[in-house]
Amino acid sequence: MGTYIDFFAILATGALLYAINRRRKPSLPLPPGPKGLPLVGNLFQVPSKLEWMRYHEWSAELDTDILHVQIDTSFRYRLGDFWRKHRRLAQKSLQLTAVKQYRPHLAQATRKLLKRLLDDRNDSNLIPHLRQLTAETILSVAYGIQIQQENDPYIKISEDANQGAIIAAVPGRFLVDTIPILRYVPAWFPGASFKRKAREWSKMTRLMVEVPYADAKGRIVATLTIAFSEESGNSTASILRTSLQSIGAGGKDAFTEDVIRNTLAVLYGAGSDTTVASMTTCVLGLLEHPEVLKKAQAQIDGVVKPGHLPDLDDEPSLPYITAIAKEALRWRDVTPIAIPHALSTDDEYKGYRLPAGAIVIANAWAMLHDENVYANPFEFNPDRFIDPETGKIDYSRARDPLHACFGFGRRICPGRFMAFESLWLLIASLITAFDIEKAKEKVTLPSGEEVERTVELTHEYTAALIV
Ligand code: HEM
Repeated sequence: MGTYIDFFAILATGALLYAINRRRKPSLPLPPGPKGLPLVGNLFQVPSKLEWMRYHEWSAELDTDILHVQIDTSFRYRLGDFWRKHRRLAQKSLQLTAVKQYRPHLAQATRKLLKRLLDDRNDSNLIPHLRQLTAETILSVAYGIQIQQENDPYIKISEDANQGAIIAAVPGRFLVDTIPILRYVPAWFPGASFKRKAREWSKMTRLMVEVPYADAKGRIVATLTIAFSEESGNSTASILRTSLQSIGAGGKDAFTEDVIRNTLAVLYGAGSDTTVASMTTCVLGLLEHPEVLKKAQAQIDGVVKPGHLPDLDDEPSLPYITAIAKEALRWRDVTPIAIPHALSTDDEYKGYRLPAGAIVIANAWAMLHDENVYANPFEFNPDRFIDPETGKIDYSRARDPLHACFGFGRRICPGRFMAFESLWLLIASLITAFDIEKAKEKVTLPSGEEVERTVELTHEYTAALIV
């Protein structure tokens, strides 16, 4: 049986959940929370889906911005020095100034996407194209690898490993999650499929960590060349190249190859689904709001020369595109409760005790849908960020969603600058080259007459792109 852990949530502005350890500071009370049952606490009151909404309701009922929820869990994970180095490498390699050197990679991948869409105009399923775009961007930034437009082996390796990780990460998926002693049964034992699967997934993860790294390193070392390949005309700058150069130069900030290899492998898993989700959300918003699309296209027409595509240097002149990207990140935020963190020392908030070891969850969803900050928060409305007088971005009207959509504190998403630039460039390019409309389908009426009608949106929505 796991330890009983008390969780807290800050909800009016966010949410915090954390676990109590034994060293209590008796002087201060714990934050308020919903009444639970003996032994199981609030375990059965927290839904397994959309739990951030429940936290938000409790917060409103108890009129508090910090909430304490008691849940039984045995899950704990400590971030040691080894992992800290990975985080430092990711943050350093993807900071704003570093990301600027990868803009040619983003532009190249986005232009290839436009070409694929043009070649394949009857295919209304945008999502596989967006997956290809983000895979291409991340693999080229991480390793300098130029991937194939179809059936790329590096994407396959990364996707296989990712799928295994996603399945394994769902708590309670396997019986061993509930009965830990099962981990000692042999792999051939009936019911021990988790062991065979774990072996398979661990092999896939090893491939993902080792194969792109070894291939790209081999190429970098073989060419011993500068950061620009004349042959392809594309920048070959990559995080791997910079990191290896730093080892070669014997810099005191150099990371070991182990750390470099693991960090690069993590970027795909952390950055691909999240970026695709924000892009699809944005297309959904534009499908539902043709007036926003028209306004954005008008701004682009006034700034970008005919026959050209916008690039990231145009961002200051295209505030409405920025507003659309920010609204997409806010409207259907990809990570509503980000990743739980654990407190390493005792803390205090508004006179409440937050004990060391507590698990803290910030309710980003509540922050990004707070109607005191964002009027009509469930509406897709990029204009909320625009000053109507100047047409410029004005975050005093509605707070920049970046304060909550990429996590918090030292472990804030290191890929946030690249994610934002990828999203911005995708939207600007897509709406320069295409109109985006709901797909049409032919249906036969009971009278036998054949008519064309708009496909209404479901969660499996489709889009049609019109040149
Ligand atoms: C719209 C796209 C993205 C969203 C919404 C997003 C969101 C997040 C969030 C909420 C976290 C957890 C932060 C925390 O613990 O407080 C995170 C962590 C992380 N993200 Fe992102 N992310 C996105 C794109 C990316 C991209 C493109 C990359 C890299 C290429 C990336 C790499 C990472 C890594 C490595 C971590 C783990 C950081 C750590 O634990 O120290 N993310 N992301």
